[in-house]
Amino acid sequence: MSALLRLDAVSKSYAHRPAVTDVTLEVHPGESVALVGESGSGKSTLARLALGLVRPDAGTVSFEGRDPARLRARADRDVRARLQFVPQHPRGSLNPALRSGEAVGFALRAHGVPRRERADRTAELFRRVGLAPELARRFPRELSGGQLQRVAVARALATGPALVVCDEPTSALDRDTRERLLDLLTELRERTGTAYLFVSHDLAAVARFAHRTLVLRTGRVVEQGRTEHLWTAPDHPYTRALLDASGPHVTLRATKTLRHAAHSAEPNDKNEDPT
Ligand SMILES: Nc1ncnc2c1ncn2[C@@H]1O[C@H](COP(=O)(O)OP(=O)(O)OP(=O)(O)O)[C@@H](O)[C@H]1O
Repeated sequence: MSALLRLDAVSKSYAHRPAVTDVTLEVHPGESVALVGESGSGKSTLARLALGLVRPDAGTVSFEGRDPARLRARADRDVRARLQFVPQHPRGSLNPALRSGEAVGFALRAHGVPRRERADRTAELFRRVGLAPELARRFPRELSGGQLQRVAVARALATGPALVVCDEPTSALDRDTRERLLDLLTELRERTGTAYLFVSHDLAAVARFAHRTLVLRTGRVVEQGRTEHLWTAPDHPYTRALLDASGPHVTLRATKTLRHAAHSAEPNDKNEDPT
């Protein structure tokens, strides 16, 4: 199966300080790949490179065989719709003048959903991310961080994406909401083949959600492999230190989750509309 997303030997510096150095990664249809590492290890920079929001100084990035930084606003609208982003700070990415339901409606319109269907589809997306329908009438400033994060997820899922780049998608959520969101993303992956590049400090969420994990340290990959292997038998001392820093509950829970996951579906290459 060919890769949906491929970063090949990418490097990126800011003001001559390397943020990412010589990283190669692939995400295949239906696959979840996590990026973990301490703050400043280059996870968000890789996410932004994958989306074409920043350009690499060296190496190449391709999504469905195209350079995402070169996609044109109109002509490549369909490709853009298949590559979606759930940012770390959604408040900054949502238009403050649009009600949250309108933000999702705009994404549906861009996806060619007729006007008469948009309200129902928006309500359905709100329901699926666990937001009360009346919140669709609120402006971003009237929503909490967790609610905004779920609006950002609803908007990303509206276009039936092939790949969603999620930067800390669960960071502002309480435990129950986080579990529900991960269930939704998993269900979508299994039903439609949506793939994820998943940046997270939350190693329990990574253990539950990611097929493969790359461990980053100061912009370089120190270890990568199947999450199950990394979590139960890490080779690199840095990976062990990250796991230890997350506390024994993460490893215990991860091991249980992974045992369960080992019996569930592997990535597939179906690609239906999620809504
Ligand atoms: N726009 C920028 N300008 C200058 N330096 C930057 C910029 N973005 C990131 N950096 C630097 O690049 C390095 C990697 O940052 P990055 O945000 O990719 O790490 P991260 O692992 O996502 O961190 P966090 O977990 O805190 O979000 C850091 O040293 C950071 O200070």
